[in-house]
Amino acid sequence: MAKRARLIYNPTSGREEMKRRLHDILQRLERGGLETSTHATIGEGDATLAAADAVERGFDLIIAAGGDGTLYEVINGMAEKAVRPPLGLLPLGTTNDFARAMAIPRNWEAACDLIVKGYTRPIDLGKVNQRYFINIAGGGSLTELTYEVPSKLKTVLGQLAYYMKGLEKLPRLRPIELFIKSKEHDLHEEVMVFLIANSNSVAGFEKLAPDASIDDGLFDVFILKKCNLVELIRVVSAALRGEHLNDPNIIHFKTDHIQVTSPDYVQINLDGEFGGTLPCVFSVLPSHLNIIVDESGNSSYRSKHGVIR
Ligand SMILES: Nc1ncnc2c1ncn2[C@@H]1O[C@H](COP(=O)(O)OP(=O)(O)OP(=O)(O)O)[C@@H](O)[C@H]1O
Repeated sequence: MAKRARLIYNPTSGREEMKRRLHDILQRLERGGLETSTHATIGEGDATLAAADAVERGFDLIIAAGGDGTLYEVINGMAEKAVRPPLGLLPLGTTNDFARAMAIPRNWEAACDLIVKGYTRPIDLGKVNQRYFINIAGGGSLTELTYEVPSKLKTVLGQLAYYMKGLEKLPRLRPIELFIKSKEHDLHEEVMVFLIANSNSVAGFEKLAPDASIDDGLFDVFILKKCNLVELIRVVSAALRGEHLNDPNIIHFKTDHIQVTSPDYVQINLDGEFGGTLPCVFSVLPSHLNIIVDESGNSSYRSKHGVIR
């Protein structure tokens, strides 16, 4: 019997590829034995409602088509359900950090074929207060730019829009005062930015958390201590090369539970979206979701099995 899939797509994602491709995508999935119905999101939060609805209606799998923002909303609709169907990804957004971390192809035909094959892998999710994230959580002025870049600009400029906004903001970055508590550490620091990574691929910083694994039951926590502009630029460029872990301005550790509070007003960024404000408790939900991946193609599998990337 054909499987029933629910395709939840953001028609405004990336360069609006879904609008042109929908017919071809449905045909390819259908040929592969997936009877697919669709939900086009109409605005913020809609993908969360659509995903929760798809779980309740008993679809065999859910497909999230769009960028990291759409994926974030979809997992938030699924995470609290008792039974969660596998999740396939069509990475058609401006930023697809998570799909890249899982080696899911950006090419729509290859991504559809992978979904049809249906090889799944359990992954951890991050829980923060009553929300969930799949890739990364963070706070500090640097992270705020991800939701300051207007959607129209992103459609035209893609990833470049973030870098432009980042440069514009650099001279205005201010440290925040944080209290960080975990089993491993009890810290009181002035910090520029803190990041809690679930996967190893973050906004162009593919070497940020080189040994972070999506199914190790742990977060990789990075704290960039208060520093001046020159040091900040040095650390950021070291992070781009994966050479930041021994930097004296960086605190790095692994944990499955961390509490962060601050006397300041600090916004939290979850997978690139606004995720509320501090105080927050972050915890790992181990192997909480099954993601459809290439049998031999995800990065962790490759590194574990010694295949050259
Ligand atoms: N019909 C719509 N019109 C405008 N915005 C929408 C619509 N549907 C969903 N959205 C919002 O668009 C945001 C960005 O979506 P998505 O991540 O898929 O695209 P993107 O191009 O990669 O952008 P980003 O880089 O911000 O993630 C989501 O947070 C979602 O709330």
